[in-house]
Amino acid sequence: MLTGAGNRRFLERWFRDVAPQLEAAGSPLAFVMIDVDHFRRVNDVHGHAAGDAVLVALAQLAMHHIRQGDAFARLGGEEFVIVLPDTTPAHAAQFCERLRGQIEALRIALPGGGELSVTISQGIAFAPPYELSDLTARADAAMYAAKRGGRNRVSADDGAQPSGPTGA
Ligand SMILES: Nc1nc2c(ncn2[C@@H]2O[C@H](COP(=O)(O)OP(=O)(O)OP(=O)(O)O)[C@@H](O)[C@H]2O)c(=O)[nH]1
Repeated sequence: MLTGAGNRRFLERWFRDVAPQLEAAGSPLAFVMIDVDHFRRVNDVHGHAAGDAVLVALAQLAMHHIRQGDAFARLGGEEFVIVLPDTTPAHAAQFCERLRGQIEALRIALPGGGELSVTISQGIAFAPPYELSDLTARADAAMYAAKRGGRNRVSADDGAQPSGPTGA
């Protein structure tokens, strides 16, 4: 396991075992899709080991910032998910914006020496409904809107304005 994040099966189990109690309690949940910007370029320019170092650094930072009860998973490639139970859209936007800034500010040490910075694009979807495939599709669409909007930004599927370094 490269990054220490859970895998897709972990996320499926979480939605099967943990989510129903939250749903029954009427709790709002935010589902955040995270994708490293221009990751192919990192691999092409600096090598695959450097790409791996970026994924590990991103995962470490994310795991450090989530609360107990949140779920963190790597869906494959450079795509991660953070599930934030009991979280309103406003708080989710704050969380993602903070993560965005922290990743942008991170200097990642490369295995061959030197350091590198990356940015991430994030898409947020909200539950209810507590349905993993639906949340994944909506968060993915929001994440691609963040990519189209210029990357290094946060986009939500609730129609809120995307946020980014320029506040655009
Ligand atoms: N180092 C490393 N690279 C990986 C891993 N898994 C997937 N990749 C690479 O991740 C890259 C994904 O690139 P794309 O999704 O095409 O796009 P991108 O370059 O990230 O650009 P945007 O998403 O459009 O900002 C590919 O080059 C994959 O080879 C991994 O575990 N380690």
